[in-house]
Amino acid sequence: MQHITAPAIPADRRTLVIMGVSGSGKTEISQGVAHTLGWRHIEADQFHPAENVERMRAGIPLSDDDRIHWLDALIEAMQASQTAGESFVLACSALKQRYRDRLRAAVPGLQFAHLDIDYATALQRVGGRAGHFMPTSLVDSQFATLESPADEAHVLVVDAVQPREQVIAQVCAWARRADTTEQPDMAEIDSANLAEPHADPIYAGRVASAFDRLTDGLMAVLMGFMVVAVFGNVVLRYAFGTGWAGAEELSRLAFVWLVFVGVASSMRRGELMRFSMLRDRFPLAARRLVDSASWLLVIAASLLAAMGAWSQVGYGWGNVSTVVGYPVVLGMLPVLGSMVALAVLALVQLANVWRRGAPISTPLNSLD
Ligand SMILES: Nc1ncnc2c1ncn2[C@@H]1O[C@H](COP(=O)(O)OP(=O)(O)OP(=O)(O)O)[C@@H](O)[C@H]1O
Ligand SMILES: O=C(O)[C@H](O)[C@@H](O)[C@H](O)[C@H](O)CO
Repeated sequence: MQHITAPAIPADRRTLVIMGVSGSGKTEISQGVAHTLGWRHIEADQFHPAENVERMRAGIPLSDDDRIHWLDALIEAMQASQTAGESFVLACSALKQRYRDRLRAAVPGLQFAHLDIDYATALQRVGGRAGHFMPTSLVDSQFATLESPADEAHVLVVDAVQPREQVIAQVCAWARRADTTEQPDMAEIDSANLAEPHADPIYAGRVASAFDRLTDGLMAVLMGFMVVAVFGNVVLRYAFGTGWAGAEELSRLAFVWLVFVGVASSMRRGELMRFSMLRDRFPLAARRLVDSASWLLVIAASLLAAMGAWSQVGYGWGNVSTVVGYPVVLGMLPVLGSMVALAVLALVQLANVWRRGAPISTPLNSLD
């Protein structure tokens, strides 16, 4: 696939509000977008005065008066972020046009991505969420208050019933669009990107593609072998009263390879699990320090595991497995290889942490 470097997003288009009714996914989607674009995340719910939260908890919809101070507090937060030279994504209901206009007046060029959702889905999502102050009884009023922003300037309307990763990819593609009037052609968004929830690939380009092809191919072969070996052995045993003694030993070996090749592959794609709830609330400089410390720890842990694997290689050298007789060292090599790959990838990511502060045009944002 052709390697295209995404152009830098112009400075006047690096402010975005993710809006919509309760349950449309503002919090989650905005976090994913902020993470992907490397922008600050601001959560409007954290700016509601206690009385507003108590009202909503009690099932009383907010009035315009209730929302005015909240909107002004959001304006302050957005302007503070801009003064600090940050780009930001704000998760905010912004249900009425006049609320949006108030925000726009304070932050010229402010963009809005409306997470469009139907009533039944919103109700189901709000009802299915534990420990949140927003009761399902308020979903009606959210829809009654909502004024669609579809005809306003710098607005994207996105179908928020789609899977999260798709919604995030569409919002990011729109944020990165070349022309402010242009709506992205959703069909053109790389399906490989859509398959990666909150994915933030560690590096991209030709080496990455070769690495992906190698690891994907290896995993497919290993998986195929395991299926044939295990399933074939079961059939042989139960249908013909015979079996292949080596099947269990070899499929166990294939499993070890599969796990460690999979870890390296997921790490490259940025798909490994991470907890960023606290980290996302820090200012940019603190986030960089936390990220750097995390990646240094990952490097240290990977090298430690690689050293362990290396001593196992020494131990297994010259030994063979009991049934098939393959060199035992074959079981240690994927661990060693995978841990070295993890350490290298973490080192690249450590460098990325400091490169990401630059305009969003680094190779990390390229579309493969
Ligand atoms: N695209 C999606 N597909 C499935 N579930 C989703 C999707 N987006 C969000 N959710 C889930 O729906 C619930 C509501 O999401 P979230 O809290 O992000 O919405 P919200 O718009 O911020 O709501 P509120 O305004 O009430 O805080 C959560 O449980 C979340 O995991
Ligand atoms: O404008 C509003 O009515 C509020 O902002 C609500 O949308 C809630 O804050 C949110 O839904 C709860 O998380």
